[in-house]
Amino acid sequence: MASEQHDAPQGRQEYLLELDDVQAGYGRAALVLRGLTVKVPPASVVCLVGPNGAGKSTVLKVASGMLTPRAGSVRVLGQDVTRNGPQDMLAAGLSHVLQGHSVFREMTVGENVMLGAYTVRDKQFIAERVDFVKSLFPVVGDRWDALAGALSGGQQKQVEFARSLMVDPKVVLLDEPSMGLDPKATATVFEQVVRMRDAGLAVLMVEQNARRALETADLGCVLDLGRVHISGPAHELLADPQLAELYLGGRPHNDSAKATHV
Ligand SMILES: Nc1ncnc2c1ncn2[C@@H]1O[C@H](COP(=O)(O)OP(=O)(O)OP(=O)(O)O)[C@@H](O)[C@H]1O
Repeated sequence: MASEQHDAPQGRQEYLLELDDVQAGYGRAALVLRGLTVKVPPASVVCLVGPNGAGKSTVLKVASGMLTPRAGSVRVLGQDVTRNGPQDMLAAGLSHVLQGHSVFREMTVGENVMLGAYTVRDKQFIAERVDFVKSLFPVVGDRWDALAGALSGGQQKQVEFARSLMVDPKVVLLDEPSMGLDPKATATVFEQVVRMRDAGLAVLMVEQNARRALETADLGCVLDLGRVHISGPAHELLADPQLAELYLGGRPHNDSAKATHV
């Protein structure tokens, strides 16, 4: 069971992000999420896949405080944050890398990254975070003084990742990180997602590129009609013939494993 303490040792928490039986929608319209439960352990990548309109981005909006659920709960590092707004989520330990490209092209890479620390006053802390993101994303250190607009799309996405890590979050939400990128840049971006995971972060990722994302993720959740339809280890989802047929655009090469249909 997760601890109630935000600052409890990370190792004691089974999940860093928990959405439990969440119901959510927009205005007076019908519910989009209809009792959705997703849990993200430390040092893991959980990927949400599913058809258009299933509610994947809505899950991230609820998790990041952009949309308040009508029922259910959201916990970050064991702390109930169900009613938090986006700024409070950052303080609770969660950051959100939005869909699309958000670097300021006329600013340097370093200036873009430092925007992620604009609320922080502790210079020592900032210096340590700069060292950390430079070690995690070498291109950020190598091109620190270059204009961000001179970087490729995949490199710019890494600048966005670095900026999101400046406040030392424990949970990172990634909304379509490969959007608009060619296959080579996509591969690089997914490699960096794995590096974030290996640094201990809990990553919840939404991707259209479902097969490629599941190859990167530890766990996968297939959403349909606002609920988790199927969940399990990502490699099992990839090998599930029924899932491949329905959601991944074709049968897998190896169909020996079976995911859990819930
Ligand atoms: N701001 C909004 N206002 C009203 N309805 C919305 C809003 N955003 C999303 N929706 C609706 O909520 C439903 C789920 O949308 P969502 O973007 O979460 O799905 P998705 O699984 O991420 O889809 P896609 O793969 O197409 O991005 C859709 O019917 C969509 O039209």
